Amino acid sequence: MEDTIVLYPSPGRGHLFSMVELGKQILEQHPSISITIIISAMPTESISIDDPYFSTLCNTNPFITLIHLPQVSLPPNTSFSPLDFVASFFELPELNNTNLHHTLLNLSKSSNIKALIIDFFCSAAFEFVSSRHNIPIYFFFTTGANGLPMFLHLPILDKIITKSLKDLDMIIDLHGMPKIQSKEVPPAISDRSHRVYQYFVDTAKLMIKSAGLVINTFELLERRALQAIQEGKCGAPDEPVPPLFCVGPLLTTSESKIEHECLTWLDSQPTRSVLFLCFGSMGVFSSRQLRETAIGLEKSGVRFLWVVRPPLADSQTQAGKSNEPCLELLLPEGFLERTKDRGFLVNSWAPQGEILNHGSVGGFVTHCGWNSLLEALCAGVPMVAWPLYAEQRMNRIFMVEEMKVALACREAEDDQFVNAAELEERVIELMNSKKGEAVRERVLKLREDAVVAKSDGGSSCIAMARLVDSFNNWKPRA
Ligand SMILES: O=c1ccn([C@@H]2O[C@H](COP(=O)(O)OP(=O)(O)O[C@H]3O[C@H](CO)[C@@H](O)[C@H](O)[C@H]3O)[C@@H](O)[C@H]2O)c(=O)[nH]1
Repeated sequence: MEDTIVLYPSPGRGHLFSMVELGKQILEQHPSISITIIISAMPTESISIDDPYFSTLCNTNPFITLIHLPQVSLPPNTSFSPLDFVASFFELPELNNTNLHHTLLNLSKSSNIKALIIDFFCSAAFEFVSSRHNIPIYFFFTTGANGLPMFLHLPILDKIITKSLKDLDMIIDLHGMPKIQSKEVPPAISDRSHRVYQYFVDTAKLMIKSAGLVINTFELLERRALQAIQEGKCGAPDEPVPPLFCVGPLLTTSESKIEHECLTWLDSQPTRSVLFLCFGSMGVFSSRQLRETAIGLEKSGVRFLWVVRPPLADSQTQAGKSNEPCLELLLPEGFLERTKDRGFLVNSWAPQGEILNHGSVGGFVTHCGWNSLLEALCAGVPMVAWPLYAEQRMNRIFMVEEMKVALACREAEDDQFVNAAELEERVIELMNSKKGEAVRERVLKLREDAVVAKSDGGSSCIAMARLVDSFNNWKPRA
């Protein structure tokens, strides 16, 4: 029977892509095994099952097999808040546990399952699978290690603080992390009254029991946090953290053969002159924020390539007609005409990896998603950090204060609105100042470190070999 490693990613693009990349790299290290990826669908998924991404993946990687779990549905909910949305990422895997169990049973008839690697959103699978299958289960942490001390500390914080972090004006000072104000903590762990909070606390407890934590990072990028965790300074003192495997950066490689028109436009722009703006797989602005962003960009005078998504209300009214946002209506009057010689707008989705690696791109305004950060670093592009949701405000602190690879864009306290003057100032600072140049130099240094980490004998390469060895050396329970 052939050996296989089973990956169980969360279906959002920001989680799925890096786990698929993990699978590809395990195969490189260990070509005699196969990779099985369990794909589940979200009701509001960001990537559909028939997306060409999946067929291309299988066509170009014959040792990767995809198994699609049946669609499961959550009970209809009258209100669906952003926190309910995050909670659904934990709840759907829970509903899929029986399907997952049967899938693993079937698979084990033809393959020897060496390990299961689950996204932290799929933590419901941990106890269900470990009580029924004798295989090691690893957690895949899709974001940086810098946030891990906070995550590991969560069960302790849960015991000693009875109020929600969002209602406390306190500084969180943990080993391995810069000091963080409670308001910078991800919303999903700030509100104890919402069920999603408990999912995170429970997941943190389960991660400790796992065979290891696979992290999409490299040692030199987040040395302080990794050292503190490895020295046992994070989490409960009597519960050692399992082995860490920092195998990153795991970057999504484009399989597309068609050149996007924005790349042709970039070909005609001067070296490092263009600012790229893109806000991840889910970032959507209000109409007001879209207009304000346009004003800031216009005033800054820089060249720009901007991925624009229609605000939610607009995309709903357009459903069934066209996916094209009506830019003339959304943006300030005359903006498109006035900036046509130095600006290019892309509707909803652009080939980010290729754009960042284009020589004409000199800066990146990012929502601080972890994959975007790694992609920019590896392309040597300095950033303006404009977080929107999830752990992104915490990432901004790491990017600006620890790594020094970004300038912070400041938003209004109450509604997170970023005004045009702030954007204009940060953009000019990034593209045309000594401060921006210092950030670029730091990014270039980390890019070199990333290359070294991934090359033969580098820290990520060694971590990948350790991970593969650990699959082979795992001892089943008696
Ligand atoms: O127009 C686009 C938009 C995005 N991407 C790609 O999509 C991915 C986006 O990933 P990421 O930057 O991590 O953002 P999110 O999609 O928002 O990712 C979620 O998952 C990340 C990893 O856990 C978290 O850091 C984020 O906060 C969370 O929102 C990257 O590979 C981008 O290159 C494109 O190719 N084109």
